[in-house]
Amino acid sequence: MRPVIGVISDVKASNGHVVHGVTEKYIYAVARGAQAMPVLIPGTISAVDADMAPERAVIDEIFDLVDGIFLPGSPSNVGPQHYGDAPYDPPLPADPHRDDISLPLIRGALERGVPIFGVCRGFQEMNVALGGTLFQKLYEQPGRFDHREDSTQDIETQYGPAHDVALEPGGLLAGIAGASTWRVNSLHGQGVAKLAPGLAVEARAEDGTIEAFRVPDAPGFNMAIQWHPEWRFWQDRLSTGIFTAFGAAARLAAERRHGGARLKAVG
Ligand SMILES: N[C@@H](CCC(=O)NCCCC(=O)O)C(=O)O
Repeated sequence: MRPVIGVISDVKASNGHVVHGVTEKYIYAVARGAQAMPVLIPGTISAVDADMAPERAVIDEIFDLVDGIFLPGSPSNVGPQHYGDAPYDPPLPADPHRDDISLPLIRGALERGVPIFGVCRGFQEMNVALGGTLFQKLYEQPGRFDHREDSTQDIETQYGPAHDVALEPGGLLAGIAGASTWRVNSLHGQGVAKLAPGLAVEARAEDGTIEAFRVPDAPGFNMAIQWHPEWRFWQDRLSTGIFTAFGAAARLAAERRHGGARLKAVG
């Protein structure tokens, strides 16, 4: 039996309905890259009670079911009220029903030593959940590059290699890559402004933008990455290595959760 990895859903309107879901590339990377069973975790229910925040009990119930948490990217942004800011440009897309679940879930996973991996919006959520802040428009910051994709290009070009990152010497990513720099893709308008206390930078772009971090003092595997390692992960050694490490940590967590009895190697 594979370890179970909870994948946080986006909550968005579609054809008059509210949909909780996630892009397939993330589910595939968890299933094939991490060799885990992906299970979608919905956001809070928007149609019934727009103000419903998850009770502690809901978060605890999720941890009864999963061996890891994956936070995918999304076109939506973390609500600036969560880092003490006002909306700079109100039309920027938000997803308060995802924030309601993801932010307490991040803190819960790190406290409990449950493996956790955040990508793009997930990276930004991890920083905010732990007390950091974001630039709402990174591309307006002096000296920063525009890290957004060119949406007039085809999807392969949008997710193609965009810039180098310097991997922190002695860091987990540098160890997996066996290299000091890596070429990555880039599809984000926001970025880390203040890094939350206790986080260690794992990678940085040439303009100084933080591209990856870890919580070194948290008990379990954790990683947050601003680029998109889920995209064609099997074609990139670092991306493959990250999902493999995440899956291995989830497997150990599953053994703990089941008392070591139920897990067999996945062939
Ligand atoms: N909205 C935030 C986060 C960017 C992000 O997660 N982009 C991915 C979008 C699509 C995908 O899931 O591949 C920002 O703009 O910084």
